[in-house]
Amino acid sequence: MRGERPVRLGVNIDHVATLRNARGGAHPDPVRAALAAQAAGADGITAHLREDRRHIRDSDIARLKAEVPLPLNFEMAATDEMVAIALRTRPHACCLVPERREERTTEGGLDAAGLLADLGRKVAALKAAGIRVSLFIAPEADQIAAAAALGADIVELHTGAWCEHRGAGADAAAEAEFKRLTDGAARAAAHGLEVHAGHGLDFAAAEKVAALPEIVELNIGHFLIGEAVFDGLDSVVRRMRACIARGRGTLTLEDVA
Ligand SMILES: CC(=O)[C@@H](O)[C@H](O)COP(=O)(O)O
Ligand SMILES: NCC(=O)COP(=O)(O)O
Repeated sequence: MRGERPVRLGVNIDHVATLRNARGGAHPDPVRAALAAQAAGADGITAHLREDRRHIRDSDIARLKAEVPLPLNFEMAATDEMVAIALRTRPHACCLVPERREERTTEGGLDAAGLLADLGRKVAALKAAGIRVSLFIAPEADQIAAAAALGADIVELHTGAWCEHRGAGADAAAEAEFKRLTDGAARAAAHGLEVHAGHGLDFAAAEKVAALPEIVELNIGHFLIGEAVFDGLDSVVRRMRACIARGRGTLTLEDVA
């Protein structure tokens, strides 16, 4: 549709680092992957420095900031350690995510409503340093209101539950979860928050969620890196951009070239 604003694609390169760390060496290099994603049209790079450093390491974050001319979305737990790293690094944005050492991947959204006092101090410190602050939350009214009250710039709506229902063929549950995402996106935009989404998205899911008019950015990693094993990172990033553009109605000849 004419006049629609394109949805940005943030490529999460965590699992390039997972593969690198499998042998304890330096290959494949997450920074090289970020540069390849940029060449394929990615609008930003997302990297999650976990407390246990299971994939992305401190040196990766420093090199991404220094060597990759794309906005860096630094995902982190809301701990004093990570805030200090963020203040030293000064990424384009910090996305505060919940983190439990024993989890396989991010399991839920940040409990912004339950952590207002602690988060308030940290959000203020990050914003004072000129860093945009995103909260990774479930599409729930109280969490969205808390994000706005905290002065966050962005909410990233957790699409994991919806993607799990889709993958399991649980159509009614998937439909109900997508309705939560649809309502959450509208509510967040009404609060003046920039609306992102991510977790578990594949080509079809990204196309569907990109059709929500409030969505400004999608952050996608695990599926893309998995597909890149078969078809190459350049090809899968270009295909994902085309899926997102088709969903938003902003497809151009460049997307299908
Ligand atoms: C917050 C989120 O959904 C992901 O961006 C996060 O990075 C998932 O953690 P892993 O990459 O460790 O699976
Ligand atoms: N915040 C979501 C993200 O960066 C990527 O999540 P996934 O695609 O690796 O599940």
